[in-house]
Amino acid sequence: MVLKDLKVYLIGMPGSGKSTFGNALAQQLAYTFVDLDASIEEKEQASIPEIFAHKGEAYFRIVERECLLETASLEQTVIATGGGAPCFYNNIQFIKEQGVSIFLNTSIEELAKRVSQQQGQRPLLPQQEKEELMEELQKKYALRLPYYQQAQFSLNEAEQSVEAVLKLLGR
Ligand SMILES: Nc1ncnc2c1ncn2[C@@H]1O[C@H](COP(=O)(O)OP(=O)(O)OP(=O)(O)O)[C@@H](O)[C@H]1O
Ligand SMILES: O=C(O)C1=C[C@@H](O)[C@@H](O)[C@H](O)C1
Ligand SMILES: [Mg+2]
Repeated sequence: MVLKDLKVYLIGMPGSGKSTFGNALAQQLAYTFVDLDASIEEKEQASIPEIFAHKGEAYFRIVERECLLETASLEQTVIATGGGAPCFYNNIQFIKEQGVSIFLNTSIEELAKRVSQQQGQRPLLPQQEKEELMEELQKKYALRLPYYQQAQFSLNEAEQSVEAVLKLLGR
């Protein structure tokens, strides 16, 4: 595998660990780390909840798509995408063409635990009881799985180690 221009795209549900794992992986590879949600916030000079509240989801998805397309010019970068990013337009196709795609397939139970500790930061997952949150996550997961599953690699929680990914990348 030619590593010079390599990009690694991490996809998965909110709370699956894309930002945390992405940072650790980038550090090991001596790559740059880019968080697509942060790129959107910078471009719009507004937080994600503010963009959803003032401009709506359709607008957010357009900006998300623009920020994703801008990653084409990057090299040696690990990119954490937003939870919904691969599921709109033909974003998953673009991701697969541009680099190595990895689906962090974290369990719903673990997602619920993590997301409930970060209430208020996710406009599509409003504050709710654990049971309701699990149901909501389960529904979203079912709808999104056909997109996430198109990733080149899929890692469950036990497989989500930097060492395992370095092996997949032939390092
Ligand atoms: N392997 C892990 N074990 C335990 N907790 C973790 C792990 N990875 C991430 N977390 C915690 O779970 C929460 C969500 O992680 P993170 O922000 O990396 O997920 P994300 O996929 O980037 O979410 P988002 O879609 O909101 O950007 C954070 O509080 C983080 O500290
Ligand atoms: O799951 C989603 O659709 C989202 C996840 C976040 O990463 C943000 O991109 C935004 O809150 C939307
Ligand atoms: Mg993140």
